[in-house]
Amino acid sequence: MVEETPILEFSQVALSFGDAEVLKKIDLALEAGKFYTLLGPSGSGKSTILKLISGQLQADSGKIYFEGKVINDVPAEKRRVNTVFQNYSLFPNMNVYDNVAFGPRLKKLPEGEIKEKVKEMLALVKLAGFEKREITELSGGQQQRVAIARALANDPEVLLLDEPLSALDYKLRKDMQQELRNIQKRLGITFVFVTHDQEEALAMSDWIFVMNDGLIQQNGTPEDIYDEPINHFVADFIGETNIVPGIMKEDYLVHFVGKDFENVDAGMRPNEQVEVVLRPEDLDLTDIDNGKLVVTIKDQSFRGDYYEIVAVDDDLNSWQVQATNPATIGARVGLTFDPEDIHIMRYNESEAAFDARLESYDEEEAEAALQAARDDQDGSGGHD
Ligand SMILES: Nc1ncnc2c1ncn2[C@@H]1O[C@H](COP(=O)(O)OP(=O)(O)OP(=O)(O)O)[C@@H](O)[C@H]1O
Repeated sequence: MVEETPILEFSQVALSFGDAEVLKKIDLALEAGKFYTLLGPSGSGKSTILKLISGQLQADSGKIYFEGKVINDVPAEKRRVNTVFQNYSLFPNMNVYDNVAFGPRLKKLPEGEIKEKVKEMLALVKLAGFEKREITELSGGQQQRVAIARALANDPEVLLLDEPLSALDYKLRKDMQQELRNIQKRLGITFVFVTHDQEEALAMSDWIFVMNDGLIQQNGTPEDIYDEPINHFVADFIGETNIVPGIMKEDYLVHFVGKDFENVDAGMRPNEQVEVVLRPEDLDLTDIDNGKLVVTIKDQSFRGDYYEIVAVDDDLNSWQVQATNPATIGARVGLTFDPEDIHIMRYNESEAAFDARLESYDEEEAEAALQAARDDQDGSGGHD
């Protein structure tokens, strides 16, 4: 993706706290002017990456480059990077003007220039005219806007945002997502945004790094990550999903839940063990005769614009389906999907407990392996 010198680059960057390896030889490259998101569960190492970029933490090994130059030893205050935190970190004893003017004053810019800068930044975050307000007189959302204005008043080349919207209510959060995106586009600087909310990451980013356990599991556009998750963790973390074990018998033919299905994937070894991902919104309920699988409706809940339905097939795999119409609990119906909605992931041995890869296809052996995999994955990834 990166063609010019990246604005930021990590090469084999590792960091441990005591025995805990928090980052395990991370490589990443960020292109200037894009909106990047680090997405992952709590403790996956996202904030640690931001702190390494800002200079709050030092790497144990590996190199960090800014515009092609190693910055491992450059002190935090010399880096053209600012951070916006979840808890705003504003100075409560100063008014809005003084908070935003703080950075420019440290740089000893002329007061006239500072005034212009503060005005421009407050307009950018839609707080024009709020200069004299005390921080304690602002709502949480307004405080977060001041925090963004204060960070941007330092003219950073990279703005780091550590879960900046987590404390806001749902509606405000949605609005701020759009506004942050607009601010980033308007200024054209690089944003590195941290969140554990996959919906937020998908909605805001040009490029997402999905993290787990100190490693980048996958990186790509929101569409890449959603449509082609690379492993079980990513598929499960990015939205509701159904994951069942399968065998890629040959190009464009996959076997799961005891049947063969045409699909659009090629390039695996014959009879390679895989995991099959089917998104709830890609599944439809139909008559038994028209279904690719027969399922029994177990549960349903209304979600505003769709019904979330849980159905179980005769092998007791549980299927989540998003449907526009309600279903009848206990009814036996058909489940259908298109070949292009079947997503195939290479089987990752570290993520489930069985190790027998099937080199040649044997119906009985394959079914036994699939059953073992179902038993192993019991309770995770869309299974009952
Ligand atoms: N100063 C520290 N000393 C010891 N362990 C730390 C320190 N800072 C972070 N950790 C540990 O490093 C791991 C990664 O932390 P980090 O804050 O980067 O995760 P995160 O993905 O940002 O999670 P969260 O969303 O909860 O902030 C965690 O297990 C955390 O407990």
